[in-house]
Amino acid sequence: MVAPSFIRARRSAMFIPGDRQSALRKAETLGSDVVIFDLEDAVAPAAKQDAREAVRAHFAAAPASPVERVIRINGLDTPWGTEDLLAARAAMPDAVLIPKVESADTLLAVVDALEQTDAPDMLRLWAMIETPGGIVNAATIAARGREAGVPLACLVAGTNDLYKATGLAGPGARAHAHPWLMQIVLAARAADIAVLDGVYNDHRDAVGCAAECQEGAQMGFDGKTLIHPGQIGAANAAFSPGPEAVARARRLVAAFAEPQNEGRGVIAFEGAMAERLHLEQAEALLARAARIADPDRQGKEPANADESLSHAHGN
Ligand SMILES: CC(C)(COP(=O)(O)OP(=O)(O)OC[C@H]1O[C@@H](n2cnc3c(N)ncnc32)[C@H](O)[C@@H]1OP(=O)(O)O)[C@@H](O)C(=O)NCCC(=O)NCCSC(=O)C[C@H](O)C(=O)O
Ligand SMILES: [Mg+2]
Repeated sequence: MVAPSFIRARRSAMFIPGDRQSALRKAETLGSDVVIFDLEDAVAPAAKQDAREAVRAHFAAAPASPVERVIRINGLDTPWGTEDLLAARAAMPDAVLIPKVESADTLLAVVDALEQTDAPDMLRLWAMIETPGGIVNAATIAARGREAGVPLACLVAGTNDLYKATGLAGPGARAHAHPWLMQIVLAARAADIAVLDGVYNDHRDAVGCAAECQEGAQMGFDGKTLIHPGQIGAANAAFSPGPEAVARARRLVAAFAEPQNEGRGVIAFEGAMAERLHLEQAEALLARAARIADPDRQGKEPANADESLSHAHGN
């Protein structure tokens, strides 16, 4: 499958605490593909109401944005979740991010709650996978989340909560978590939805952040969640096809188009075997590069949710 050129890039998804009222507007201008307005863990209990109101006011004042906008609500099993969901429903972001999703039932509960509102048009949902139960059930969550009525578009790894819940600690924690992260990637790919890596907490460590962005790209994530504007450049670079990869993809497409290769399933290309699946990968990479180079395309989402979620890769 070749990636349609309208699929949004989600290389960088920056969290901003919802109660940082004065910074909300600026956050959308700093170069990340996605801004996630957080009502959950970045907001203290006493500030939940203010954060909800600040995000609501921000969306009312600026109904459109050049970036994809996501609101992370508190879980429906908390004292704030239902109010958050109603506020998000009114704001109409591109998606609502549900924290600590442990089973598809969590998503179905959100859908039920939305259906009880007087304007139940379905919002896209994103799901944080950040608990042991969420990892164990990731494939079912992603698969059932794509069934009719649950418009799940993206899984997001929550490494802080995952480390907390499992006891993983120390400098080697991420290496130990690799199998779990790959389970999230695999679950998303099997369901043909997007998947984002967890945050890098040390926002003053540019080298470490860049290395983790590169690693996330190699692991198959579409992008990385971020906590600070200083991390956006590293994520955008790591999750964009590089110039050498683009040049090679163009040569591969040209090679398959040569008359002597017409109809062939496999060719020798620059000393290695290239099959038609590699051609599709090269075409997907070129489509992604074109999309990133032309930010106007970011806004062109099709009406058909299935099309917009359709996915292909070619880093
Ligand atoms: C980490 C921070 C608390 C650091 O804040 P601060 O010390 O104020 O940063 P700076 O002084 O370097 O800020 C410089 C300017 O940049 C703006 N800024 C900072 N962070 C953001 C941001 N996230 N979005 C937009 N703008 C930002 C400042 O306002 C300064 O601007 P100016 O005054 O105009 O110069 C802080 O960065 C922060 O709060 N980050 C986000 C934290 C957050 O949202 N956490 C929740 C998500 S992480 C998570 O929970 C993932 C998952 O659930 C898991 O379990 O892992
Ligand atoms: Mg979390």
